[in-house]
Amino acid sequence: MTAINTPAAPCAPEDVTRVACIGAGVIGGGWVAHFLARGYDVTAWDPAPDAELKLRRLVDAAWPALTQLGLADGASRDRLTVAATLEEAVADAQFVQESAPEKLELKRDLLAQLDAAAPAGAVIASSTSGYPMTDMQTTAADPGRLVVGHPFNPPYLIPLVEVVGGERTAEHAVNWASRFYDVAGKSVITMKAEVPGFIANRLQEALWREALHMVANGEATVREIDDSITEGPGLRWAFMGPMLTFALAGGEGGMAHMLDHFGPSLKSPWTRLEAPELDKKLYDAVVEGCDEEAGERTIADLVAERDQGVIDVLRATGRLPQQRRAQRAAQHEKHQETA
Ligand SMILES: NC(=O)C1=CN([C@@H]2O[C@H](COP(=O)(O)OP(=O)(O)OC[C@H]3O[C@@H](n4cnc5c(N)ncnc54)[C@H](O)[C@@H]3O)[C@@H](O)[C@H]2O)C=CC1
Ligand SMILES: C[N+](C)(C)CC(=O)CC(=O)[O-]
Repeated sequence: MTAINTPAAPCAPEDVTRVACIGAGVIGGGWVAHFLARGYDVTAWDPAPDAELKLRRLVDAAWPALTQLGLADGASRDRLTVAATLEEAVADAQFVQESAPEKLELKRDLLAQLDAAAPAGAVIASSTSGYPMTDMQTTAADPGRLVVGHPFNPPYLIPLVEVVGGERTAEHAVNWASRFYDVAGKSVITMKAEVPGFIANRLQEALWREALHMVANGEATVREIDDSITEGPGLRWAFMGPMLTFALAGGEGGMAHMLDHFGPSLKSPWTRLEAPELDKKLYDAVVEGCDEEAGERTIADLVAERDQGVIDVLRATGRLPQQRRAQRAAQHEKHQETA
């Protein structure tokens, strides 16, 4: 990262009360729900004519889950304003989250527009799933305040956000964004290096590519692929990542034995990491497989099922916001006693 002379943010991350969300689809709407539940005033803007209706529906659908998680003091759906223009949406924002479609030119232009309209120094984060900020910040007058803040769907339930700057992002903007997300109840990974797809999507895409190859070759059905994860490794991954999980596969010898034992199989042709051609046959097989697996359940049914599932897993593994707060308080108390 080069040193950039970008102004300081208008306030400390802890003092933010007003957030702007630009683009209010699946992810932008999810961010709106998250920030409202954490007690912020949120202003949203989206150019689609029916955007406000869809956004308020999404927030209403998410609210029962958010209530279960525990709302911050003063949190209310009434604190959402839908602005008529982008300029109005960000005019007095202390932080901006951009969640527009994943198109590079669109993101470049939009980030430059947001930079021109937002208060000087206010950090602007993009939800992009994979573009490096270096490629998106090319036309903004102050690229120093532009960062990636990559969420996971739905942002109101999945804690992780990956934060990374581009070559022209100021280091203080990356640090500010990381601290802000932390204060706003997210679990933050601040990346030192720009990697297309960041960390988690690089991993997810590898898995997805392999799944598509298996469907394309008739080696597994969509349902078998899903069951192989939910009935298998997915159960472990909810609380222990793939590295530590595999260390246990080495028994008392841990990861060293695992590598000695199974390392050679890395060279055997288990994976086909070139992306498969998304031809009509594969496309239809994947779409039809998902429809068949969903059965009578609508998207709204599946969203409710997923939300409850995530909450149950978070609760069972001690990671609900209130559980984390209690753990932090207990750790603090222990630390005070031993100091
Ligand atoms: N869907 C997902 O699972 C995830 C998506 N993302 C990222 O979030 C961003 C948004 O994706 P989704 O919410 O899935 O897409 P979406 O299609 O659900 O929503 C995009 C919204 O942007 C609006 N829009 C169109 N042109 C715009 C403009 N010029 N300025 C502002 N808004 C505009 C659309 O009207 C739409 O409401 C993308 O960068 C995507 O890569 C990140 C994590 C997960
Ligand atoms: C499918 N996706 C690449 C847009 C997914 C993400 O970016 C993160 C997620 O929610 O898994």
